Amino acid sequence: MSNAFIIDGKAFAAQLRQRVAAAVESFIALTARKPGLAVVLVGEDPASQVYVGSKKKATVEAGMNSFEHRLPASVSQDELIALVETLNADAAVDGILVQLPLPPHMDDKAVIAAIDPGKDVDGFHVVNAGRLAVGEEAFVPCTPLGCLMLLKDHMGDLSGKNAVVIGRSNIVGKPMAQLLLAENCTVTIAHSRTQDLPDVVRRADIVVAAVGRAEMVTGDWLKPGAVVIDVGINRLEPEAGQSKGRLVGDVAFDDALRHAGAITPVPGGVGPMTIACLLRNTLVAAHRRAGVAAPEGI
Ligand SMILES: NC(=O)C1=CN([C@@H]2O[C@H](COP(=O)(O)OP(=O)(O)OC[C@H]3O[C@@H](n4cnc5c(N)ncnc54)[C@H](OP(=O)(O)O)[C@@H]3O)[C@@H](O)[C@H]2O)C=CC1
Ligand SMILES: Nc1nc(=O)c2c([nH]1)NC[C@@H]1CN(c3ccc(C(=O)N[C@@H](CCC(=O)O)C(=O)O)cc3)C=[N+]21
Repeated sequence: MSNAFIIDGKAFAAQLRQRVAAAVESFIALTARKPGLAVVLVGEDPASQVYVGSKKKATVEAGMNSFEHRLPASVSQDELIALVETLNADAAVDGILVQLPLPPHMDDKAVIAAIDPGKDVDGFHVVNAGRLAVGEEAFVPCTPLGCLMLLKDHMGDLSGKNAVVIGRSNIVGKPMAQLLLAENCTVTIAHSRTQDLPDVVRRADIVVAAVGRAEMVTGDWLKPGAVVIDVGINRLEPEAGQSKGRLVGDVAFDDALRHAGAITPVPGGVGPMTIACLLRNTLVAAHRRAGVAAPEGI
C-alpha cells in the first residue's frame, strides 16, 4: 500500500483562525467591544505554562482580549471558585477556561461546575455535556470538535462509517464518540479494559486515538485505508546530547503511514485545531451573549 495522506491540522487551524479573526472584526463593528477569553492557570506545571502561553498569543492574534490569571498551587479551591464567579459576572469576559489538570487538593468537577455554562468554551460543564448528548446546541470540547472538522474535511459525509474511539475521558473520548454518533457513524468506545483492542481497531474506517501512551497503535492494527486521528501528546525521553525528548502521538506514525489512508501528525495535527476551536467557541459565546447571530460555517 502506498503512503497515507497526511492531514495538515496546522494549515487547517491557520485557516480557521483567519475566519475567526475576520468575524471578530465584524463583531467589534457591531457591538463596539472585543470578545474576551479568560484563562486561569493554577500552579507551575511547565507543559501547562506552554499551552496557556500559546492560547494567549492566538487569542490576541485573533483580535480578542486575553485575560490571564495565574494562581499559586497553594491556592484553595474556594479561592479558585471565587475567581471563577468574578469572571462569570464580568461583562468583558465571554469565555472562561480553567487549565487542567488542577493540583491534587482540588476537585475538577466542583471547579468546572462553578463556570457559567454560557461562558464554558471548553464544553466541560455538565450542562454542555448533556446538551451534546441529547443533540441540543452546546459548547463542544475543543479537541474533539477539531478532530471532527478534520475528518469531515477529509472524508465528507461520515454516515455509516465504523468509528473506533480509543479513550473515554470526559474531555476527549466521550464527546468525540457523541460527535461521531451525531454524524451517523457506528461508534465503538475502547478503553483500558477493552479485550483484543487490535481486533476492535481493525474493523474501523475511522480511528481516533486519545490514550496518552506513546506510539501504542501500530500499523498492523489498522484496516487498510483507515483514517487515523492521533490526539495523543507524549514527550519521549531525550536522546543522547538532546535536552528535550521528541513529541509523539498515540500512533506509531511511520508504521501507520504504510497502512492508513490518511493520518494526522504529532505535532501539527490535532493540537493546533484545539487552540483554533477554543477561539471559535469564544467567538460564538460572544455572539450569544451579545444577542447577535454568529457567522455561518465557523
Ligand atoms: N492534542 C490535543 O489538543 C490534546 C491532547 N490530549 C492528549 O490526548 C491523550 C488523552 O488525553 P485524555 O483523554 O485527557 O486522557 P485520560 O488519561 O483522561 O484518558 C485516557 C483514556 O485512555 C484509556 N487507556 C489507557 N490505557 C489504555 C490501553 N492500554 N488501552 C486502551 N485504552 C487505554 C483510558 O481507559 P480507562 O478509562 O479504562 O482508564 C482512558 O479512557 C493524552 O496524550 C493527552 O495529552 C488531550 C487533550 C488535548
Ligand atoms: N481546560 C483545558 N482545556 C484544554 O483544552 C486543555 C487543558 N485544559 N489541559 C491540557 C490539554 C492539552 N491541550 C493542548 C492544546 C494544544 C496543543 C498543541 O498545540 N500542540 C502542538 C505542539 C505543542 C508543543 O510543541 O508542545 C501540536 O500538537 O502541534 C496540545 C495540547 C489542551 N488542553
